[in-house]
Amino acid sequence: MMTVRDPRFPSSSTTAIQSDAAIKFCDTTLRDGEQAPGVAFTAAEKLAIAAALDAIGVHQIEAGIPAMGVTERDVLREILATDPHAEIVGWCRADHRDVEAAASCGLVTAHLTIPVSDLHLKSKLGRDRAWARLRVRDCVADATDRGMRVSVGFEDASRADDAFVTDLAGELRELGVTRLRWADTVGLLDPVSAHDRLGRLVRAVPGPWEIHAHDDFGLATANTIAAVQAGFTWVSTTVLGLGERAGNAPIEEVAMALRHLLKLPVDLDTTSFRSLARLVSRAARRPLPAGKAVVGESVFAHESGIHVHGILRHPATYEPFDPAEVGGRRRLAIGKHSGRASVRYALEQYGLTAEDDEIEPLLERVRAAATQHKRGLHGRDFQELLGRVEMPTPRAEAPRREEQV
Ligand SMILES: CC(=O)SCCNC(=O)CCNC(=O)[C@H](O)C(C)(C)COP(=O)(O)OP(=O)(O)OC[C@H]1O[C@@H](n2cnc3c(N)ncnc32)[C@H](O)[C@@H]1OP(=O)(O)O
Ligand SMILES: O=C(O)CCC(=O)C(=O)O
Repeated sequence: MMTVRDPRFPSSSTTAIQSDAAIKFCDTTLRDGEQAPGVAFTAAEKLAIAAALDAIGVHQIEAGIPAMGVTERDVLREILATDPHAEIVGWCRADHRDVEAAASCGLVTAHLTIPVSDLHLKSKLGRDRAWARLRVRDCVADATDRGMRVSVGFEDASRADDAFVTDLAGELRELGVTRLRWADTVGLLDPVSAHDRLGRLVRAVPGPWEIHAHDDFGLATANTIAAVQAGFTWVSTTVLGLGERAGNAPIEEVAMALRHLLKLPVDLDTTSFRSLARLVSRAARRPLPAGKAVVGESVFAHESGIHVHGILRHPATYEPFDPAEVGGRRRLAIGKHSGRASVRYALEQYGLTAEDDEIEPLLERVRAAATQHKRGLHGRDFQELLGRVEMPTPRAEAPRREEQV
């Protein structure tokens, strides 16, 4: 593996845009993220993740569930004591005990959730829409009377009656609710209907609206982007998409898609995305897949001959943005799919040049070795192959260091 740097991509420091119009992030790695089965952060891990999210400039951190008990409340207090720039939020049911628990940790912001689909209201809670309306209004009043800022989440909104959600949203806005969260709780939304339905909602009840998308059909990022296109100004995300079942919309995917696909300002320090991903992956005891979009180890690695040939001429041919923008680096791999340009480039790293007819036999050996090892070649593998073929004469200049795959 070798690193290629190219000045044709702007550095991330010049692309971070500060703007009032930037989409706001409410990161829920410490709440929905930790709800992923088997994930249990220690207090130290929660503090470290909160600090890292704060450092990248996340606007709100949904840091836990006060109703879970003393330990959770203690951690929430500790996070608040670090005096973060981000607003720290406690997730609550529409239940006075939850509001009390949130207030008792010194939280000034509470997020209250009310299920809005008939399925959830009837089958889960044995209740109806009228109950939901009264209950959430009552709890909002409780929290605001305590001087708290309140946002409300509509659980299972994607399976709810849009007319009911619209009416309830209008009422809650009049009660002073700061933001409304529309939750696709079981990930049933698709981007086209999301754009249609959520656009109508925003036109009926002005925001701020937040989208909370789940990834059961692999559409959480797409649906989040569609919601923003429809006029939502807040996104609910988690690092690596960690969360219930298939997870949530990953912060790293949403941020980069907003910036590069929608050309919207994103005022997060995206250069820390890779280190943030590693931190959460370790704390969650979940390996970070090599091909994970934006932050995976191999997402800026190129092996295929045609791609390396292109990248060497202009990195944008096969990269959507500069890897440095997310704390990554470009790497060229030598492997089964390498072509002459790759091998020629690799040889150059050792101060060697070669004609095509000299490269062909080497390429054959590269393919055989990669197939045998079932991986790309490390620097030492390549050097070993060089030793076994009749190699061209070294050039005068000193060899450059090669990085390993
Ligand atoms: C879609 C989501 O992600 S929602 C968030 C889900 N997150 C979690 O559940 C993680 C943390 N949860 C917990 O620690 C516990 O479930 C607690 C502390 C919240 C509640 O624990 P328990 O009192 O033992 O209740 P249990 O978990 O068995 O059942 C949930 C209770 O919440 C009630 N409930 C569920 N959602 C809501 C809501 N939005 N508003 C009001 N009450 C609700 C249910 O009716 C049930 O109450 P009941 O036992 O009086 O019928
Ligand atoms: O805050 C909310 O209402 C969303 C709760 C949630 O995590 C979900 O519905 O998936």
